[in-house]
Amino acid sequence: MSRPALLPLYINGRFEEEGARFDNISPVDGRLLSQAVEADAAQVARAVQAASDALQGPWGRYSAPERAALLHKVADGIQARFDDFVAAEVADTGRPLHLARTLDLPRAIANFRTFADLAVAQIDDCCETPQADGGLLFNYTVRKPLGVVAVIAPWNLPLLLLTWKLGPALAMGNTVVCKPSEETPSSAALLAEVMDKAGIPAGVFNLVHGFGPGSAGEFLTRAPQISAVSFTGESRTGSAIMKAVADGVKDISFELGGKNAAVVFADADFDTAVAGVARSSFFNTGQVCLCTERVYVERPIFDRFVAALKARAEALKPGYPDEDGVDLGPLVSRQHRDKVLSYFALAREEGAVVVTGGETPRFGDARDQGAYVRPTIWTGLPDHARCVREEIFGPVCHIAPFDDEEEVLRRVNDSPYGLACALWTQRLDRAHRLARRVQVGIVWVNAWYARDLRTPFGGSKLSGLGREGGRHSLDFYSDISNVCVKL
Ligand SMILES: NC(=O)c1ccc[n+]([C@@H]2O[C@H](COP(=O)([O-])OP(=O)(O)OC[C@H]3O[C@@H](n4cnc5c(N)ncnc54)[C@H](O)[C@@H]3O)[C@@H](O)[C@H]2O)c1
Ligand SMILES: O=C/C=C/C=C(\O)C(=O)O
Repeated sequence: MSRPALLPLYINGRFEEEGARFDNISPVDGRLLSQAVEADAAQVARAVQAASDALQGPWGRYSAPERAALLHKVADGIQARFDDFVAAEVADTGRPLHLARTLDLPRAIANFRTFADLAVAQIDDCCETPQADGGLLFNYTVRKPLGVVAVIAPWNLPLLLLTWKLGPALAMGNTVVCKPSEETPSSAALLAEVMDKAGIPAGVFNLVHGFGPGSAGEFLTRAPQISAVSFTGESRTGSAIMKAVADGVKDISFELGGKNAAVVFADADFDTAVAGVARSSFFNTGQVCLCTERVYVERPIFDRFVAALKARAEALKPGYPDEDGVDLGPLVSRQHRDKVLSYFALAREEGAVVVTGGETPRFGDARDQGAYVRPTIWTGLPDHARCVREEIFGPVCHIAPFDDEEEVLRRVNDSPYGLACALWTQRLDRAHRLARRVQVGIVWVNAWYARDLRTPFGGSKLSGLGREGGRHSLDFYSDISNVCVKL
């Protein structure tokens, strides 16, 4: 049997294959796709040291336009290998080909181009301060790189979320050590090839593969030379990373878990709302932090809405990534599928009415070795049920009726999370009124997951710390100081 392809580390401008290896398994059919090198503590330390040294090298003297030109070259490199990146993302996640082609890749390219251009366009504050003695103070802002940034990404949108951090971090002159999820190492390995070919100076971009606790992830967050951690993943992982960096008082930017609500009022455009909630509940097989897992529908249309959403869910086609008309890929792994299936069982124990789904599909072929589940809808659970409060991160939602604004606002806000909310109503006065009172970082009105990269992105409560996007990213990835000159 031929040896599986090996995904190397990339440290100080060199690809490294030495080290322990871990398997990369297809969630479509369970076959071995490749192996990745698991970086040990020494390799992570060397990557961090290389990043620290690179700050003092040529990269430290690059201007914003020179960094931007290089990042556009990286974007060009991704574009030139578009199909390779699509293949890598689809292999690791099992998502439909059209999803990788229309979301993951265009966003990875946009993440580099947008922040390259924003960094060049960025202007900073200054002010004059008249003094009682007739003198004048002139204050101006100086923006420097933070230093070495640890970038740790999850598996649900592997390349999109890695580059969402890499773009601004590099545009602002930092150096980075990246650790993609152990579930989805392939597209990051390709990115290292593109970075290398684009001529990123050695040590500016470093890639280590591995796991979290006791592996590359933890070694990276505990490295003394890192200045900041930009992390996307589970809330409890965020808490662990906070502990790891607390003694060093490092900067952190966290995009964490969610238990997002959709609120559908009786006056909403019914078909648009049904389509929108179906998309927000089952997009990427429910594996997006912004996905809807709680649906509240105004009572007069509740029964009709449940029936319509059921029909939408049952019309979704699970299948191979390259199958015509496929809507749903598998979950990212059998392990994650077992977690989602445990909530399917819990829902029954908690007394849910299973409107549709709640089991795995039977294909009668290799896909039965994959990690597929059916899209699932529940009703009938109380708000305190675990399935209504805990993030499941699969193609599942619970629908409950409500009678008035104050009631639904209280119920939507009764969550330890605060990431996103979608409001479906044609009464925009009501939408604006509620949007200000929902305790989340991102509100969509008659839309979902429509993105402008200049807007603040992030969550409240257990859903995150800080905001990235637009100037928020430029600020996070900068060390800002004020200079005051007496004239
Ligand atoms: N808010 C957002 O924008 C957003 C986006 C995507 C995913 N998420 C969340 O991420 C979760 C799913 O992703 P996941 O399962 O990969 O999350 P995870 O927290 O298990 O892992 C995320 C990354 O952190 C690493 N990691 C784990 N423990 C670590 C530790 N102790 N120290 C350092 N690194 C560690 C992992 O190896 C992986 O690379 C869900 O909760 C989802 O809501 C949030
Ligand atoms: O799963 C979470 C998705 C996060 C998406 C973004 O950070 C983005 O679209 O910029």
